[in-house]
Amino acid sequence: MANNIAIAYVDSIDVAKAKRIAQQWQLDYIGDIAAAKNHPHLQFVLQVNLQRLELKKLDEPKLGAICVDFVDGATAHRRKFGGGRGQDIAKAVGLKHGFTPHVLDATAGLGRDAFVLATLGCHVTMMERMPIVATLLEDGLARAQLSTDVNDITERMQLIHASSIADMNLAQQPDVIYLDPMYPHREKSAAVKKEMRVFQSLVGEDLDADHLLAPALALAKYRVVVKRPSYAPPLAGKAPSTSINMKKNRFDVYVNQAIPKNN
Ligand SMILES: C[S@@+](CC[C@H](N)C(=O)[O-])C[C@H]1O[C@@H](n2cnc3c(N)ncnc32)[C@H](O)[C@@H]1O
Repeated sequence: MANNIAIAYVDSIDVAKAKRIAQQWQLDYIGDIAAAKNHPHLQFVLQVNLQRLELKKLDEPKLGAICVDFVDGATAHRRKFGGGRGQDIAKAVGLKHGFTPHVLDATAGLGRDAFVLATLGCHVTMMERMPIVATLLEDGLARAQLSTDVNDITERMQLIHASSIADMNLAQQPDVIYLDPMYPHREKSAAVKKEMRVFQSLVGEDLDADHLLAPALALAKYRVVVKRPSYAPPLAGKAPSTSINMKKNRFDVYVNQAIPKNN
């Protein structure tokens, strides 16, 4: 087994589900979670139980597990108290009364930003290239579909497992493309939330991120929005049309054409 990630079940009742997911996503399967100790090269294990999928970093168990939870997680809190159409991400994608864009989130990650946009009424196509992250997202979406609190929101979210550098045009032409690639983090590790530390060590740094901008500009009808840490240069060194600055991050907005006023 060459990969540093594998799938394991928690209880014997979860075996069939674990095997099915391993096959679907072509991930290594090690059986019982206790078997992880027999595979010293493994860094991460995706635990399957009947309720959910959780990703653990084996050498840092205290960091806890990553799970996509649109019903009760941090995203749910932001849905209730996040500031609606006045929040910066809404302004960045051009959400105005009467215009609710179809957004392609071409670097979907754990789907948090996508969920915020869907909460505001946008249809969001999410593209994610890492199988393990796409697996977590699909699991989060499937559980959300069972919740009457959020299923009207997640119905507007669709997942495509692909690299958006190579295959961005698998998605129908969106009004807006949203990019949030991983960027090297300067913050001391203690300041970064435990869950994010697991995610960062899983995904790495998206070193090819500059190659996202040209296909995005070629495909987006109205605009491309790039989320960057405040200290980072613009993506691909290309100056944006405008930026929205926040405390630690900013949104760089590249305008292809103005959103019609009466849209
Ligand atoms: C910083 S995370 C995005 C977080 C996301 N905005 C959220 O709210 O959860 C970046 C994600 O983009 C994915 N990614 C980077 N480049 C990609 C590409 N070319 N195609 C598809 N996914 C990509 C990475 O695998 C990672 O999961």
